[in-house]
Amino acid sequence: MNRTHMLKAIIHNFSKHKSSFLIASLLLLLSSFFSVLTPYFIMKILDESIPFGEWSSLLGYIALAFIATFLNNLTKLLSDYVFSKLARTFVINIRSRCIAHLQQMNGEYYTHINSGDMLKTIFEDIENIQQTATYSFVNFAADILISVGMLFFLGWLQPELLMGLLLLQVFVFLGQKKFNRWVEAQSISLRSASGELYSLIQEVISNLMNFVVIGVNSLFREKYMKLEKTNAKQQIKTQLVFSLSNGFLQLSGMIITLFILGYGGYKVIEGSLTIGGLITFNVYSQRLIAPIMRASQFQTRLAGALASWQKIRDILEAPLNWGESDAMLNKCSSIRSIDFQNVTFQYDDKLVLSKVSMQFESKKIYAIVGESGSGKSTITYLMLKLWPIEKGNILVNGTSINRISTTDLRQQIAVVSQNTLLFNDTIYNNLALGSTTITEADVMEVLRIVELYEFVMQLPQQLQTEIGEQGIRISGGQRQRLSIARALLRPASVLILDEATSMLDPITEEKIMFNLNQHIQDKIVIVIAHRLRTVVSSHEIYLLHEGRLAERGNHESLLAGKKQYQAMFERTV
Ligand SMILES: Nc1ncnc2c1ncn2[C@@H]1O[C@H](COP(=O)(O)OP(=O)(O)OP(=O)(O)O)[C@@H](O)[C@H]1O
Repeated sequence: MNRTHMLKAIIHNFSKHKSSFLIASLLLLLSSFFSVLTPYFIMKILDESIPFGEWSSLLGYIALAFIATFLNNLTKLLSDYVFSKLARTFVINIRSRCIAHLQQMNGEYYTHINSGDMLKTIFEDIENIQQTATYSFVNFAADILISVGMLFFLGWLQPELLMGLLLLQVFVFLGQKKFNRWVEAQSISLRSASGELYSLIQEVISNLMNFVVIGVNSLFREKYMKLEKTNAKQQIKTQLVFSLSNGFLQLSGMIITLFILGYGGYKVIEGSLTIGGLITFNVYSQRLIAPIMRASQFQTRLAGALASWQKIRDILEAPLNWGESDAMLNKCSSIRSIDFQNVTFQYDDKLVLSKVSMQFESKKIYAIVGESGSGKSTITYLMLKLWPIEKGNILVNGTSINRISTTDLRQQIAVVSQNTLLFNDTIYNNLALGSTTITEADVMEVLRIVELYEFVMQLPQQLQTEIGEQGIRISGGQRQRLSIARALLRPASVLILDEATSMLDPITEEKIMFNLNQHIQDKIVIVIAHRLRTVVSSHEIYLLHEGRLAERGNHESLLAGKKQYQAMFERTV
């Protein structure tokens, strides 16, 4: 079932490049055909030219052998070229489909993925399938064709010798099959062990300095050594199984050659086979062994490819958000309003929001405040369709969020979260993220809004300054400001700042909030903050308490209410 599914998907992928695929396959078949001609000409030289002193036929067969070898190489070269182009197209296509699918998933999925394993799938498994899809399938077909042709030829040369050879081959094939199953089981265990190790190392490498600063190196070492040992055990086992399998192949190859020389020699002495015939029989039988061995190894390859395919399917077929593809949902090119109507939500069995109603409209700044764990960030996640709501509804431009394309929604909402995400690149590239429409003037403008303009201008390389991995070469506050600047450059209609200014001094924070006020244009701006000084200028403030909306209003009215907000304000300012 899985095999059929994989074949269908591969055929579907190549259907757009049918002609290239056919040309490459044809070239490979031709190359295999030319490769088997040479021994035939050698037999002719040994049996017909040399014994009878035929100079002209000797030269003729040498010329033919040369032409066959030349054409064999030429057609192989051309087929390799077309196949490698097809292979790259295949990899890019599947890889980008995986990435696009991953971007539409939900929070449950993101919080449970094993990123190391996933990276392995996106890089190694896709390459593995590609190898099987391009070379192995066609080589397999060519091998079968060539083997059949050679069998006829060998039967014509010496039928009894051929019968003996085939009998031996059957034993080899059955033995190899057993090894294949062993190799397959071993590869799956190795994959899982190396996936876990990869994941851990990836986590450490991307947070090297943090590991040192926080001092969790020894903890990591213990975990690392344990995984490394399991992985090493699996690697050694796999290597052993591979070596045993190869040893078996070599041994059986040698037994077959000795059989041909022994029984074929007897036939030569008896006079029913020529010396040229025996040499050619031996050469062809080697060539016959190779395709049969490859055909049996093809099973192993196919098994490996199937394991890889299952991993890719796990990504491509992971149920989409709300189980619906974006193509079936409404497009959304800008968000003008978001309306939470009695929204109740829980993670697993932990109730986080209870009957929360909030409204957000464009051209206004809103604030969500409340103690830690009261559900503020969760509001953002629900807007991004990361989790489905239990009860109530969220309307976006008057339409239920469930009916709106997840991709469009996520494009329209720019979130600057507590965890900054910066890349090991220049300031400019971190802001523009490859966009060709963003100009240097745009970048300068947002740098002014986030109060980073002077800082960047006094750097020797200004916008071209490299900031290191995750922005390690700049301060925490500067990282936050760069993240805000990047969000401002995005053509999104909602900007959410979730504790995005928490590392700034109160004066810079106040300046940035003032600048933002001047530049909100048509956006909905939502500020989530603990320091209430950050939110005093908001048009509307929502105060969450234990998952319920406890208070709402602007700063002045909430202060005048003399309830929780006023107490919080006095505590934090
Ligand atoms: N993925 C998750 N799975 C299970 N529980 C979660 C998950 N994310 C958050 N929670 C829980 O939901 C509650 C609300 O979390 P949320 O992040 O929305 O709070 P918050 O008000 O933004 O907190 P803070 O101010 O500390 O950032 C917390 O008790 C938290 O432990």
